[in-house]
Amino acid sequence: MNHQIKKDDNPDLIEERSKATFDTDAFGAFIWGGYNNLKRRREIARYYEDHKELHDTVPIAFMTREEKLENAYRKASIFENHIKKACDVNNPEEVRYFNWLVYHIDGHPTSVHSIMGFPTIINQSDKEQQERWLQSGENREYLATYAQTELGTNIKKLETTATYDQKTEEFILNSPTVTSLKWWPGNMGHSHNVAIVMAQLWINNKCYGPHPFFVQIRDPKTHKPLPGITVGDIGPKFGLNTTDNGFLKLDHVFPNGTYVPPVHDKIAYSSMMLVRAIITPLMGENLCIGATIAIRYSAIRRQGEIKPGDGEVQILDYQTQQHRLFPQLARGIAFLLAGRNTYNFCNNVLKDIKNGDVSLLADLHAILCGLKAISSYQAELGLEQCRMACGGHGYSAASGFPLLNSNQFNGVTVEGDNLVLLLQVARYLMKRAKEIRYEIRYGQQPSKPNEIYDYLFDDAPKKCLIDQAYVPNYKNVLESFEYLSKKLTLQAYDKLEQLKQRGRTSEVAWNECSVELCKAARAHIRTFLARTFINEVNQVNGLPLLTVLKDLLQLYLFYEVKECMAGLMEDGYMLGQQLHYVKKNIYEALSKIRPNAVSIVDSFDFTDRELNSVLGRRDGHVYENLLKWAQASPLNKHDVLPFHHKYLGRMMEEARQKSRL
Ligand SMILES: CC/C=C\C/C=C\C/C=C\C/C=C\C=C\C(=O)SCCNC(=O)CCNC(=O)[C@H](O)C(C)(C)COP(=O)(O)OP(=O)(O)OC[C@H]1O[C@@H](n2cnc3c(N)ncnc32)[C@H](O)[C@@H]1OP(=O)(O)O
Ligand SMILES: Cc1cc2nc3c(=O)[nH]c(=O)nc-3n(C[C@H](O)[C@H](O)[C@H](O)COP(=O)(O)OP(=O)(O)OC[C@H]3O[C@@H](n4cnc5c(N)ncnc54)[C@H](O)[C@@H]3O)c2cc1C
Repeated sequence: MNHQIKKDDNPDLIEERSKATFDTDAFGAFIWGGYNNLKRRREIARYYEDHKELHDTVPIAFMTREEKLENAYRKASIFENHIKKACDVNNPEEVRYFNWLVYHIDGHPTSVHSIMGFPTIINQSDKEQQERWLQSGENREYLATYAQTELGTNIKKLETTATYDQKTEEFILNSPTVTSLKWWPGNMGHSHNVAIVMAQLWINNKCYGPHPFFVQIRDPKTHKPLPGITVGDIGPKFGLNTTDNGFLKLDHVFPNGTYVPPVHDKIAYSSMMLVRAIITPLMGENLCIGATIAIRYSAIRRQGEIKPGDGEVQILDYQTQQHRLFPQLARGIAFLLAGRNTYNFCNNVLKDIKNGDVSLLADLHAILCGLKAISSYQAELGLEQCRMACGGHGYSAASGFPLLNSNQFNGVTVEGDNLVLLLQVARYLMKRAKEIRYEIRYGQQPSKPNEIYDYLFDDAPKKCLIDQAYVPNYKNVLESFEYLSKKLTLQAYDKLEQLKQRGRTSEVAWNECSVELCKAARAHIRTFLARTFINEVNQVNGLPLLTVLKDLLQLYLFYEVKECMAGLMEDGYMLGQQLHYVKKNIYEALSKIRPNAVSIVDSFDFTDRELNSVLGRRDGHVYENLLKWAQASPLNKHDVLPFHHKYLGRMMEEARQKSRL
């Protein structure tokens, strides 16, 4: 049953919704982690709808950059009054959802304090520092950005220095070169007044590597930059234009403090892990938003005929449209599920770290790097497919895609460039490969079992078992991913070792293998995503929901097999006939999903505010609202633009006069 049917909606959508074979609320509860979460989302969305002061005054596509910032500043100033009424402030998901409704996708002036600056203070300060900065940070008496990236960046080689002065017992922070300027930190340009500055710590002429420093950059009262600080906005960007990403030059600035060594030398990196953990489910959500817009629009848009004379069909009936859109839906769900799992894993590990236990840090780091890289890349490609699926209207800001996709672009870069992060996964895999080769040669056990990479140690001979069974066997597909991942991992490892034996240094050999290392990393993450999706679906009770989820899982798994078929076929593991079964499974899944497609996207329960799209409106009344949207454009305030006669009008008039001569 689809709970979103309303009698005044677009008739095509009513028809689609009436065909649902499952309960959309049950699907929504699966996606958002239970019925209670779904109910809370609705209550929070209702709160947002009822409080007009939290809304944008005009669509942000019609605002200048200054107007965007002022609009977001205005909302930030009243946000605290509302959040306590709308949410359980101790529930991060509720807080995140309310933030998302209020500020939407283009950033806002308190974001980096919330996701990076303040969490760094929570997780990386000692008791004395916490007493001083925790409550005030929570109250937003100050706002802290996270200033790590420099014009030239590689964390180990950061150029900003923090030199301990024994006499005054102070640290002196300095930007010694032009490339040491901090560049990019969010909200640093104008909004925040404190920066967590990552700088190389020097004590007694010895460098202790990058460490975070709490630096007041603007006067708490006047908000003017403090002496020695040069700070500003880096200018307009592809997206996130409501965020003032900034530059910062420090000229012998003296924050006070003491040096307490961390329990692990990478603890200083933990703030990045937290954001990487947030990014994966966010990528899932973005992709599901794009798919919702494109699928709803494809259900109301009629173009062309399939059976001549039968009238124009809904474009969603074209197999090509389904093949373009439904995999995005399936991938979006896979990222949401894997993202939720690893977010919980991340919080548990961060708690362990606080108690001095860093045993799972490397495992967590690798999986977060890989998921962030794969989800942001595939979401970017997928959203572009969704945009293209909407034809010309997809190119209009009214579709929501220009804002959604241009903000998505940052996903592949922020919190570490994707390729750099994939190489971190590969580094982890190479350690496992070394254990495998070592174990086989010397009969030793691997360091510690772990369900994320246990399959790498499974030595049983492998045969591809993908067949044409009517009910697809997901385990067989998962085994194919495991086979490929292990093969690519060992191939990369063996090549690395051969190059080293031929005299290459480790670093040069690494570079010469890096394309193959990234392939191994991708294969490992594909395996993780597939396993998580299968495990989650296996826990579902209730046949109608289970059936539709299995249709999506079938599409997900076989689509991913098709994506990596070259690797599976090159050594004869998968045969041509099996590839035929893979494609058959994909086409079957597309046609099983088709009648439920609108109800599946309805189940996400995205509000029109979240979709921010005339094409994706829940009621399907697209065309009349496209006209209203266009008429609201600032250009249409005047029948004749105020500067018309000064330029074009004069030009035409002069041309007319000339031709009369
Ligand atoms: C629509 C919106 C879409 C998406 C975005 C959503 C939200 C965000 C919106 C806006 C953005 C907001 C904020 C953005 C903030 C930032 O970008 S902050 C800056 C982030 N910068 C980076 O991420 C830099 C990436 N680089 C690195 O992390 C490191 O340089 C490195 C690549 C990991 C390498 O580390 P290092 O330089 O130290 O090199 P090595 O000495 O070789 O160390 C490697 C060993 O260290 C271990 N390691 C590395 N990191 C960690 C970690 N975090 N935890 C634990 N261990 C770690 C690694 O495993 C190696 O271990 P070893 O093999 O045992 O030696
Ligand atoms: C919207 C946005 C918000 C941001 N917010 C913040 C913030 O709040 N705080 C902050 O500190 N930073 C922030 N950043 C900076 C961001 O973290 C960096 O841009 C990111 O980590 C990539 O670093 P880079 O720009 O120096 O790219 P580079 O490291 O110069 O990478 C450029 C290219 O070189 C390749 N490359 C680099 N190193 C290697 C390697 N070792 N092996 C193989 N290839 C390599 C990369 O794959 C990439 O293709 C933000 C960036 C953006 C776009």
